[in-house]
Amino acid sequence: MRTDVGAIGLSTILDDPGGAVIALDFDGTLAPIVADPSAAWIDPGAPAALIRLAGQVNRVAIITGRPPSTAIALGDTPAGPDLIDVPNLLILGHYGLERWEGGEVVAPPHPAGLELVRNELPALLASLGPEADGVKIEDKGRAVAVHTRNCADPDAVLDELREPVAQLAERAGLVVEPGRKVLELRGPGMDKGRALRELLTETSARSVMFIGDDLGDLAAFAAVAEADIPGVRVCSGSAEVTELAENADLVVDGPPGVVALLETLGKSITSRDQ
Ligand SMILES: O=P(O)(O)OC[C@H]1O[C@H](O[C@H]2O[C@H](CO)[C@@H](O)[C@H](O)[C@H]2O)[C@H](O)[C@@H](O)[C@@H]1O
Repeated sequence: MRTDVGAIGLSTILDDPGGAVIALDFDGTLAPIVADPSAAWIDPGAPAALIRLAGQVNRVAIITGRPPSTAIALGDTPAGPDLIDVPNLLILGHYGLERWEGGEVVAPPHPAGLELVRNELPALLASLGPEADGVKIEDKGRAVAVHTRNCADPDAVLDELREPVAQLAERAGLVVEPGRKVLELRGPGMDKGRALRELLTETSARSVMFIGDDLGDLAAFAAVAEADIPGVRVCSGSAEVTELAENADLVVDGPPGVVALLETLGKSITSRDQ
């Protein structure tokens, strides 16, 4: 553990697991980053580790930019158990706008401005010329993501897109969520920080651990730091995003490191019970 506050957070979780909320991002945290967003399957060891923790802590939650249904679909593993098998699982999808619990989804209407984005985005991308070859539009229903990972120079194309995408988002009444080789146009008024704060209040949490890897997770890190309960900010480390590691109490080595941490946490809680 890199920080004293993180050490206090972890010991509080171990001493009083029934008061702990364990919240996690999906892509880059529970699932490895891959070229095709529709093939970002969960680490096969993650569901079993989460199942154990779900029986020990107050609440296990996934807070993700994905629609909850996509997280559930990508949460299938070759030999099971799967993400959907985690008891009492809560998924706050679309950065907290869609709440999934036991298969039921509660969400506001889709933002009207998305139609403008769907109409204008193809021409905007075409205007970039051949350097934009490989750009992929991911339509998530209530948000649209523009991915550059498969371009010859993903960072250059992302930089080229920032201003026109920001202008399009503004005209559509949307906000831009930047991430790993992606710019997402989505509805305003929610982020992972607000989603996590509301979850901590709802659960009367006495401690919290949040694990993430991308820029959108910084808001949740801030929520942990500002909460009046002990907390641990864990970064699923990568060479692509350094901002999160700079603000983390603990850095682990990508999704396999996250799964190892979850397993160790579950075993430690069990051994204290005996
Ligand atoms: O909040 P998250 O669960 O981290 O979701 C954020 C975005 O993740 C996905 O994109 C990222 O993962 C892809 C698959 O590994 C990768 O190809 C892409 O480059 C990454 O940005 C997802 O496709 C987005 O919709 C999410 O918003």
